[in-house]
Amino acid sequence: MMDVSRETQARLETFAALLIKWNAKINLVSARDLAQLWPRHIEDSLQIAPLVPRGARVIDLGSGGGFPGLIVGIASDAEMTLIESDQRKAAFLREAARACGVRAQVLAQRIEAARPAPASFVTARALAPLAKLLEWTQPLLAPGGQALFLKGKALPDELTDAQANWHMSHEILNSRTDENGAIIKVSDIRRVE
Ligand SMILES: C[S@@+](CC[C@H](N)C(=O)[O-])C[C@H]1O[C@@H](n2cnc3c(N)ncnc32)[C@H](O)[C@@H]1O
Repeated sequence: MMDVSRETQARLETFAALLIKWNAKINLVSARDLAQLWPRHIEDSLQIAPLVPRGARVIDLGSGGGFPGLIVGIASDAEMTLIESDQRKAAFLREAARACGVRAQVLAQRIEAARPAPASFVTARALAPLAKLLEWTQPLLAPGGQALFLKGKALPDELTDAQANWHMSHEILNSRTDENGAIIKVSDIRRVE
């Protein structure tokens, strides 16, 4: 488990308890994954927190049950915009943000239609191939901003595909929670002319 303060740990436990309660009614994580909630979802998402300066503005795309968006909101005290088109999941995100003291605006909209003010960071996990993430992210990143995506073993192929249409600077970090996983940091995203 990553080192977190006692206060952060308590807020993460509040989040986990609420997610387990809501998961009985709406499918936030699969029943099989629920037993793995801490390693598979919470600790996986926590890896993003040290990459985001405290108090930064972050847009999380397709937040689902709050991964990584709410976890980053808790651990980095970031000001979050969570975009999630499923109305019931969006209701959970609002309730969990309130219960965990996260400053969050939840947009219950499709990413394509949402128009939040651009932010210094955009995050996403388990949402779409890299090329699609870049298309969604580019208009939402403030100048000099950075995207942080949690990715699986298809990342090398996704990167090759994306580079056909996008210029970018990138750095890949190994995941500490998933031996096939990686975090890709992307900046200077420009469409190939
Ligand atoms: C596979 S889930 C992953 C959720 C979470 N990021 C995680 O890692 O557990 C993808 C989520 O993105 C949402 N989603 C998919 N396409 C979207 C879109 N175009 N706009 C907004 N939300 C979208 C879905 O409703 C779903 O909750």
